[in-house]
Order: sequence, then C-alpha cells, then structure tokens
Amino acid sequence: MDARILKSSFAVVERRAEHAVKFFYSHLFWHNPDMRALFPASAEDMERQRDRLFAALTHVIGHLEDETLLPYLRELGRDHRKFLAGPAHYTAVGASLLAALAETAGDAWTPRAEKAWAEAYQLIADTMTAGAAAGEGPPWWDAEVVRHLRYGQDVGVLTLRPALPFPHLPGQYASVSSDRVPRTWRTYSLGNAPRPDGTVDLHVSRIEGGRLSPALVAETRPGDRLRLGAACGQLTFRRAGRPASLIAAGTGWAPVRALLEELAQHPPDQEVRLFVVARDAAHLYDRPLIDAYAGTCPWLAVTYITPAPGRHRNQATDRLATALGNRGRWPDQDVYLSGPAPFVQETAHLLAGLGAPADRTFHDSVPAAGRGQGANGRPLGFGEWFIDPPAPQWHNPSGRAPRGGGPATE
Ligand SMILES: NC(=O)C1=CN([C@@H]2O[C@H](COP(=O)(O)OP(=O)(O)OC[C@H]3O[C@@H](n4cnc5c(N)ncnc54)[C@H](O)[C@@H]3O)[C@@H](O)[C@H]2O)C=CC1
Repeated sequence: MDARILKSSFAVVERRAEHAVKFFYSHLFWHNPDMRALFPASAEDMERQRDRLFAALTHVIGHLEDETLLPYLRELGRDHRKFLAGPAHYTAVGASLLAALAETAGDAWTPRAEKAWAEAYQLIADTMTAGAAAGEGPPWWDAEVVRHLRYGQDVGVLTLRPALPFPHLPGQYASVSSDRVPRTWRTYSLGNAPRPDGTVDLHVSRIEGGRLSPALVAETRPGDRLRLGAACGQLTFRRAGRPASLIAAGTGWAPVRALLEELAQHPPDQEVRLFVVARDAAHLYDRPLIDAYAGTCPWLAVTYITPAPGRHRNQATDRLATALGNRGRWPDQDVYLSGPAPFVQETAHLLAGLGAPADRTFHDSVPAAGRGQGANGRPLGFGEWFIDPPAPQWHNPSGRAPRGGGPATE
C-alpha cells in the first residue's frame, strides 16, 4: 500500500469532510437504491452515520502501518456477516468511496492517488470478505433473556441463553441488537467466563437519550429475544508470569469480572492487583463478589475507588491517579484497562508516565474521533459494515460528563 500518497490525499479530503461524506452517501443510494433500507431511517441518525464513516476512514488511514490492521479487518468482516454484507455491497461501497474521494481531493486526485485508493480499498474489502468466509458458526446468535438484575436506575445485568453454542473468551465483547430498536447494534462486554450452560451476562449502563441501552436496562425482560454478533476483542489475560494490574471503571467491570472468574478457576502464578472505580458506592454493584474473591484468592489485592463525598463522579479518576502513583512497579506490570473511553485514554496516558510499557497496557481499541462524535463514535447499524472499527464503547460518556461536554449519543 502506498501509505504516503493515501495520507496526503486524505489530508485534503479531511478538510472537506462533510462534503465528501454527503457525496459518498448520495452516490451510494443513487446507484444502489436498495441499500438505503440498510442504513438508519431517521435524518438525525443518518447525520451521525455520516460522521461514523469519516471516523472509520480516519481510523484506517491512521493505522495503515499498524500490524493489527489486517487481523482487525478480518475480525470485522467475520462480525459483519450479521449484516449479510455480500461482495456486491463491498463493490458498491468501493465505487462510491472512490467517486467521493475524486470529487473532494481536488488536485491531490492524481492517477497515482486513484490507483493507491483503489488498491487500498480492495485490500480492505478482500480482507473483510476473507474474514467473513473463514468465520465459523452462524452470522449471528439468537439469544433468550433468562434473567435481568437491576442495580438502581442505571445498571442492568442481562443473562442470555444463546440458541446455539456461542464461542467466547473471558474479556471479550459482542455486538447486540434488539427488535425494540431495529437496525441498531451496540457492543457490550461479556461479564463472565464461558459457562457449562452456555449463558452469557451483559452489563449495561443506561444512557439518557441513548438508543439501545435504555431499552435494555428499562424494558427488556426474561423471555425477550436479542441477537448477538460474534465475540470480538483482545482483552484476554496473558499468563506471562509478570504481575498484572486490572483497572476497571463503571460497567467496564464486566470484562474484568470475566477475567477474574477464569483466574479464580485456574489461579495465576503472578500477583494480580485489582482497582475498581465507580461513580459512587451504590455503583460498586458486584462488591460482594469482589470481596469474596479478595478473601479466597491469595494472589489478589483489591482497591476500590469512588469520588470523595459530594464530588463529581469523575473525581474518582483523580483518586485513582493518586492510588496508581502510590503503587509503583509499573514497568514490570501487564495492565488491563476497561471503562468509559475518556477514562481509558486518561489512565493509559497516566500509566505511560508512571513507566508502564505501552505494549503491555491492554485495552480494546477506541475508535478515532469522528467529526462531531468526539472520541467515542459508535456504529449505528448496517453502515458500520463498511470499515468501521468495532467500538467497545457502548455509550458516549463524554456526553454525560462535564469533561467531555456535548449531547449524549449512543
Ligand atoms: N472493554 C471496555 O473498555 C469496556 C468499556 N465499558 C464502558 O464503560 C462505561 C461504563 O459506564 P458507566 O458504568 O456508566 O460509568 P460511569 O459513567 O459511572 O463512570 C465510572 C467512572 O469512570 C470514570 N470516568 C467516567 N467518565 C470519565 C471522564 N470523562 N473522564 C475521566 N474519568 C471518567 C469516573 O471515575 C467514573 O466514576 C461505558 O462507557 C462503557 O462503554 C464497559 C465495559 C467494557
């Protein structure tokens, strides 16, 4: 791939992003009217979908030389089987993408640039198609809700029983959709290690004004049916013999809970430090379980962090920073991070400053910032099948926290 020319031409397009993205969708729907039905129906959601496309492109361009790009695209293609995306869709999107780039790249749209983009898109489409072809199991899993535990107004833990075996590893996440909110998929971490009965737990935090999370937390009941996409993500525990720190905020606790469950079954050789951060004590909803682990697992040390009384929920992150600074030995640690995107970014940055090696600070990738979406853009539906990163963020914490600002989007 000619990364240099892709980047330089994309830099020009970026300055006219809005026009490029509008042109892309007009072109796509004009030439493929049947594809319109696969994208969000409302004008507002379509607006966000436009932002997502640009975020996706930015992400891929930003990771061109990254060795994780191809495995990631393969996994994405496998997951996109749930949209029944076929070769004709990939071809249509490619043609409209090139048309939109040609329209907006101005003088940068040279024959060399056109060739580089055509090749790059082909590689993306081929990699995703190959990932889909290699994917085992069904394109999605129908699952019945067998239990719904509510913790206050905002948090629900749903236990699902997939109709077919649903392969997953502790620490992974999956996209979820409900008939209550058609054509909307959101990703949620699986809060348990694989169980003999095959059930999985989703930990869902309700976001005001969100699409899927209010329906899941407030309306979904035992007996309801949901759909699951294939399990994805790289937050699995590395038994490397090095001490490990697990740092979880809010429902970011879910994948860490799954890791701990596995570790409790097969105790690790290394010490494990667990930091659990929550906006208040009531949101430490699994504290009895964590206390039980702390009492029975000699390799585990637990620290709970909540804000000082009367302080904003994000002050817990400042308190965590102090606790992490006091702990030391960061250069030796494998670190696992999970929680709201700004929390993960902030904590990863802080840990780097404390000497934790970046290549051993694990968290699921956060999508690139899209215009108007902040750092937490999120797929809205079929449109994500293009090249959108599988965002492990299930709602936009920046929409509800003073640090981020902006309206809540999900
Ligand atoms: N693999 C992962 O990374 C996972 C991520 N999540 C994400 O975790 C979040 C959980 O949401 P809630 O439980 O409602 O969490 P929350 O909004 O209650 O936040 C929990 C804590 O995170 C920190 N925090 C939140 N926003 C922050 C900000 N802007 N800057 C600095 N610190 C911040 C604060 O210390 C806060 O007390 C969701 O956004 C979800 O998408 C959830 C599961 C897994």
